[in-house]
Amino acid sequence: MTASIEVRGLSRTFHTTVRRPGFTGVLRSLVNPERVEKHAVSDISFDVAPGELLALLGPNGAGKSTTIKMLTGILTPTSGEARVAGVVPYRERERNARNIGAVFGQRTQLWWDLPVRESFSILRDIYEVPKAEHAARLREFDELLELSSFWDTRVRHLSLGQRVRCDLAAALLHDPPVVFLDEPTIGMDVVVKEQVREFLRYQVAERGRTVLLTTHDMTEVERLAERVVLVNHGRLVLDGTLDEVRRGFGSTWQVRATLADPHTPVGPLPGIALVSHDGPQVVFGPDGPAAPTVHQALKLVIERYEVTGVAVDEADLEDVMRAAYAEVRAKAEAA
Ligand SMILES: Nc1ncnc2c1ncn2[C@@H]1O[C@H](COP(=O)(O)OP(=O)(O)OP(=O)(O)O)[C@@H](O)[C@H]1O
Repeated sequence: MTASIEVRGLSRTFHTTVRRPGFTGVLRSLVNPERVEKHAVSDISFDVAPGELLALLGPNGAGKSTTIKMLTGILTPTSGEARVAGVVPYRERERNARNIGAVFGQRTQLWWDLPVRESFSILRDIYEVPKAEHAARLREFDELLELSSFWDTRVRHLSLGQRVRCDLAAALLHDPPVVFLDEPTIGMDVVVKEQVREFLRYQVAERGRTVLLTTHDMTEVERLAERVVLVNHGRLVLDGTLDEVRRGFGSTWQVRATLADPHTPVGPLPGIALVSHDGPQVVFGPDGPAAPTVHQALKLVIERYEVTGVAVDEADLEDVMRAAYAEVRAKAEAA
């Protein structure tokens, strides 16, 4: 299976000039500018399979938006290569634009002074979408995103949640196989966030779209992504499933069981430590880096012991990512 998005050794360096302080500093900067290099993205490689939703994560300034800008053809890499649906985005911008949809939560791509529906019509003409197809797609988007109550409103008068829902519809009107979403639900209320997530799940599961998403919202990651790529200081530090992220950064879990017979002898299981044992109450936890996931552990415990009750606790992804960011920051500082 060919990947929908292929990224190989992608790097992007920015050159900026430093402003010296004070009046003489400004004059010196004009005469003799001090140039500095910023390695925003350094040697990143990953693939996204067709119909997969991958979350690109990392702290502020990690290089996520720069990566997305290279994949959408807005920026040219300093070195390395990328292909999106078989096209090199920064070499064939127009061809790439037909294959992708992009939403940048902080900015709109709609015409500010036009009613939304007119923006949709302009996009239909640009992408040469047949009228019937366009109408059917708008109906589908309206069912999922409830757009029709405000799509005759000028974009400048929409609320943030309404505007981003319209941006999402606009990005998908030409039926692109690959979608880039840079913090799409930033600033939305919980109800609208959930509606947008539902829409995205539908686009991946039913329409088979490939999605690359950046977000700082870990609930979003848990609800939408199976795999994540974590970047820090422009470098890829982890590419794996959510379970691998949890395990990689020492996420803890506990399986608490009540034994049917309190006299049953209990002990550790493969990758599972016995944390405490008090009468019928037994608590298990992960043992080492090869520990199973909490779900696997639960299965192993109830297969091995006859229990009358069982409960699980797991650190939430927010805590795991905080630990992950702290660890990668400490490693970068030590290097
Ligand atoms: N045009 C530019 N010129 C100079 N430096 C830039 C430019 N664009 C980005 N950078 C720098 O590159 C680094 C990566 O920025 P980027 O916007 O990709 O981060 P990010 O992971 O998307 O961050 P956030 O989560 O805050 O949006 C930052 O240090 C940023 O200041």
